[in-house]
Amino acid sequence: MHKPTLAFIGAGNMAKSIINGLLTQGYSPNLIWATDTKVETLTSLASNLGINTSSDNNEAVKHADIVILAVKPQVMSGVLNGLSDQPSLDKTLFLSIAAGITTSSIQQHFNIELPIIRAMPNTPAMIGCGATGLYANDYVSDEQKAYCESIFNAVGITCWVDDENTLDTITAISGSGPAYFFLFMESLIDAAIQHGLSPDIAKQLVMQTAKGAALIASESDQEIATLRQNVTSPGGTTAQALSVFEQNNLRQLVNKATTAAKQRAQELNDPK
Ligand SMILES: NC(=O)C1=CN([C@@H]2O[C@H](COP(=O)(O)OP(=O)(O)OC[C@H]3O[C@@H](n4cnc5c(N)ncnc54)[C@H](OP(=O)(O)O)[C@@H]3O)[C@@H](O)[C@H]2O)C=CC1
Ligand SMILES: O=C(O)[C@@H]1CCC=N1
Repeated sequence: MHKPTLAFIGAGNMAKSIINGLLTQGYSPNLIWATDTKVETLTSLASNLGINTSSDNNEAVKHADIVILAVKPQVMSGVLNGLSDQPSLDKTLFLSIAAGITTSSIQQHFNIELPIIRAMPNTPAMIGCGATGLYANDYVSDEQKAYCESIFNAVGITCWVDDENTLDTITAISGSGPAYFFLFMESLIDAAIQHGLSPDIAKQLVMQTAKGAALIASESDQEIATLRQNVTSPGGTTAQALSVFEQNNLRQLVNKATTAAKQRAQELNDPK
């Protein structure tokens, strides 16, 4: 495949994260289109990133080999209805990053069988540190799969799943996951401030600690539980803090939160 032209439908947080990641990796801005409802977003993308923009989704789709559906799930149906009359979609690959929306929900807006990939990326794609789950329907060619994988590999790691439902789990783990870690960091900064540290020092220490812990966990051969135990001196301070987390069922709470996110993904595909 020649290097494909990409059209991002919806240029919000996630689309911008991927676009920034791609440009940093050397993807040509000429090969990227983005649409949005907000003129100021489009003006700023065109002037700051040099990509092509339009407020007309059909205009961007006309130029695209790959249409990346990056609008909120709640508006997806309207967006797809607006694209369904577009001629010559037979060569177009649709790639949706919307939480919950299934490939068959997308397909039902069109008269021809379309190759559709569902991806669940996350915002660290912005700095090349993304994690993306991918699922392809039966009409996607190996070449198209390889291409989409390369888009997300350019901004982080990828994994394919065979069962589309697994993407809802991935949504609840790595799609939403950055927000869980941010909440924990916010909580630790708040605690540090309540215990007398200045906001500046609290933030610096918490950021460096989070970064250090993530780096050790991803680079070490040891189990994460072992790394935790290495910090936890018997009879020491960490043991006291961890026992408060365990007594208050942190693990169970995280599992409950994951279930809630997954359920929401399913509801987004099937609004009552
Ligand atoms: N944020 C994240 O971390 C992740 C998000 N996702 C998925 O990515 C998708 C986008 O999420 P996110 O970027 O956070 O959302 P945003 O609201 O930031 O971005 C969506 C953009 O699409 C615009 N839009 C709305 N209607 C249309 C339309 N008809 N045509 C073109 N553009 C339109 C919105 O404009 P307006 O604001 O005016 O409505 C908005 O700028 C969602 O489906 C979400 O599930 C997936 C993984 C992670
Ligand atoms: O909150 C959401 O619905 C989207 C999907 C994963 C992250 N953000």
